[in-house]
Amino acid sequence: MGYPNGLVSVSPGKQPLFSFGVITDVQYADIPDGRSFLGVPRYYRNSLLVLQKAIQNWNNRQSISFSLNLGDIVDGYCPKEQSLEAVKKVVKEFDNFNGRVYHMIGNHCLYNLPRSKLLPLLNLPSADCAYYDFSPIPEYRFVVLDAYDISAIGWPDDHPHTVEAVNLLNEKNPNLEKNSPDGLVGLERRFLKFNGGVGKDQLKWLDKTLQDATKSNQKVVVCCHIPLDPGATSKESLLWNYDEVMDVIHRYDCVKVCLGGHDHKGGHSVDTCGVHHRVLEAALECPPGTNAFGYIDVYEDRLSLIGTDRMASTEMDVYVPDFQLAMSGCNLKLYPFDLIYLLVLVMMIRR
Ligand SMILES: Nc1ccn([C@@H]2O[C@H](COP(=O)(O)O)[C@@H](O)[C@H]2O)c(=O)n1
Ligand SMILES: O=P(O)(O)OC[C@H](O)CO
Repeated sequence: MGYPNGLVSVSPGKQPLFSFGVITDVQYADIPDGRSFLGVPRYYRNSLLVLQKAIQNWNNRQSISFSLNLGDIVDGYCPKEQSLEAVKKVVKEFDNFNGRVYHMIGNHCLYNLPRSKLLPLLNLPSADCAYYDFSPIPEYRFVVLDAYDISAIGWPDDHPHTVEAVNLLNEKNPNLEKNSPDGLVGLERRFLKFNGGVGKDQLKWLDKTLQDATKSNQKVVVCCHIPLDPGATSKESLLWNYDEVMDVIHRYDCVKVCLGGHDHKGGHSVDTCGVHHRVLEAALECPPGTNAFGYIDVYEDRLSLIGTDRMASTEMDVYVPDFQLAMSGCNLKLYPFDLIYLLVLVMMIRR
């Protein structure tokens, strides 16, 4: 079977367990085209057409059981008196999908509306909490993280999470303009105001959720607007405490794939524990006539992203040999075969 960008399915004929749609960084605004700070063109009105195309495509397939919006539905340049209507307009567009849409919040959503006004509009499982999990089938669980839990955007100015974020930014980023990475070196370049972090309570919840998933023998997909792996994104687009989140994830071996947005060019990496990180290409940066959306077919042994136009197709295997995990310092589970392998290795070394 051929895919739009030339990839070929490795096991034609095999039915997916389920399929879901993906899109990110729509960043709609009813304003003329513009550019990012670094000069990359942004098409604020066309992005809504990209979303409409995505929904049409998912609906036509009939096999897409739900969709993920990885965040940033409205752009920060949207005139503030239009913010509420713009958010409602994009959510209404998503509602044309014949299935459930799971939304995530992004920095641009929070430039437009405070959390107290934004969250109730997004049909989240709980109207006052932006992290949650769901199971489309008993064998799979999706964990949605709130990347702006600790953030200088969105909470009231005197909220403890704003205070924690401002203190961290002051400690880590000496620039007056806290969105500027000037002078920051290596991974420290992530300490920018347009990024955020996962707070202590959310980390505990993540740990408990992954423990539950492990007990239930579920495979897990973690979704977060801000990417979690330096290999899949630029240093300026990384979650502040990506390392703490990944430490929790690597404690278990149930997480197979992490999905993100935010870094508009997209990216893909496989970390030291075999977890795939796929940062999706932004709808906002599609010149008129092009698209960036996709759907993911979930099979027993892999997740297959079928992208359209600017969203690259990606094969993500979900099998990681236990011995490889042991060698990389990840969660260690020894099976009889691994023990024999280790025994032979020790005997060879002692010779
Ligand atoms: N190298 C950079 C990048 C960004 N900024 C600041 O961040 C703001 C948002 O950037 P966009 O890519 O979304 O346009 C931008 O307006 C700058 O204030 C920066 O200072 N240096
Ligand atoms: O959220 P934006 O549009 O400000 O973009 C953030 C950048 O991707 C970070 O490099």
